[in-house]
Amino acid sequence: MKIHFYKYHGAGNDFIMIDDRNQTHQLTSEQISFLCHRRFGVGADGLILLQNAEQYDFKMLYFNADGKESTMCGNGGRCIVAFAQQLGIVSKQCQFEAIDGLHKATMLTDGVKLEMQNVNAIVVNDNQLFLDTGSPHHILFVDDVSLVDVNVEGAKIRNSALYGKAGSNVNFVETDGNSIALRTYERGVEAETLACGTGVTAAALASHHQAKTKLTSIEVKAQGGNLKVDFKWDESQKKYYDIWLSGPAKFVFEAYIQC
Ligand SMILES: N[C@H](CCC[C@H](N)C(=O)O)C(=O)O
Repeated sequence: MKIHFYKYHGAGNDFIMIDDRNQTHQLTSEQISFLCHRRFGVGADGLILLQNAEQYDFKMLYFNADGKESTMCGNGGRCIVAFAQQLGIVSKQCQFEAIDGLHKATMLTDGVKLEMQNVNAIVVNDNQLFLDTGSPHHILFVDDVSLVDVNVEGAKIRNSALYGKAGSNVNFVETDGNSIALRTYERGVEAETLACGTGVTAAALASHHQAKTKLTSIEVKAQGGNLKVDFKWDESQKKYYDIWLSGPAKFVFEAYIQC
C-alpha cells in the first residue's frame, strides 16, 4: 500500500498524520509500528488518522509508536488542528471528536490552543500524584529534572504493579512556582519523548493542586519546547475545568511510503 502522509511535531513530540476522510487506511498494528520506527520507517512517537465526523469538523484516532490505539494525545490534538487547516477543512476555530470526547481548538499565530477535558480526580501519595488528562499520568516532583535517568526510572514506574497491565505515562516535574520544567516517559513509546501534551497539562494541574504554584496560567518547559497551560479550579466541585493547552504545531514534510 502506498501511503501519503504528513509529518508534524508539537514541541518535538512527533507524529505521522494521515488524511483518512475516505477511511481507506486499514492499517495493522505491525504497519503502524513499522511506520513509526526510527530506522526502518518514517520515525514518530505516534500516528494520527483524521477522519470525517457527522456533527463536528473531524475525528481524531491516535496510535502510539507501538502500533496500538491509545488514549488522548494533547500534542497530537494540537497538530491535527494545524493539519486540518493545511487541508482546508477548518479555519481559525474548530471542534473535533477524540477518544476522550470533544475538543475545541483555536489557531494561534505561533501554534494551536486546545481545550482539554475537565479533571476531577487526583490521587496523592506524598510527592507523587496520579491524574488523567485524557491519558493517565503519574507525576513525581523532583528538585532537578536534568539529573533524572528518565528511561530507567520512568520504565520502573510505568511497569510497576501500581498501574497494572494498562500502565501509565510518567512525568518528572520541577517547579519554582513561576514556571514548570518536566521530562516524560511515555507509555506506548516506551521511552522519553521531547514533550507530552497531556503530561504537560497534568504537571500544571498537579503543581497547582499541591500548592507549588498559585498561577492558573503557567509556562511548562519540555525538552523539545515550551507550552502553556491555562485552567480554572472549582473549589465547590473540587475540579479543574476550562483547561487549555497552547503550544507549537509544526508541519515538517509531506511524503509517500510503501507499507
Ligand atoms: N503515550 C500516551 C498517549 C500520547 C500522549 C502524548 N503524546 C501527548 O501529547 O499527550 C498514552 O498512551 O497514554
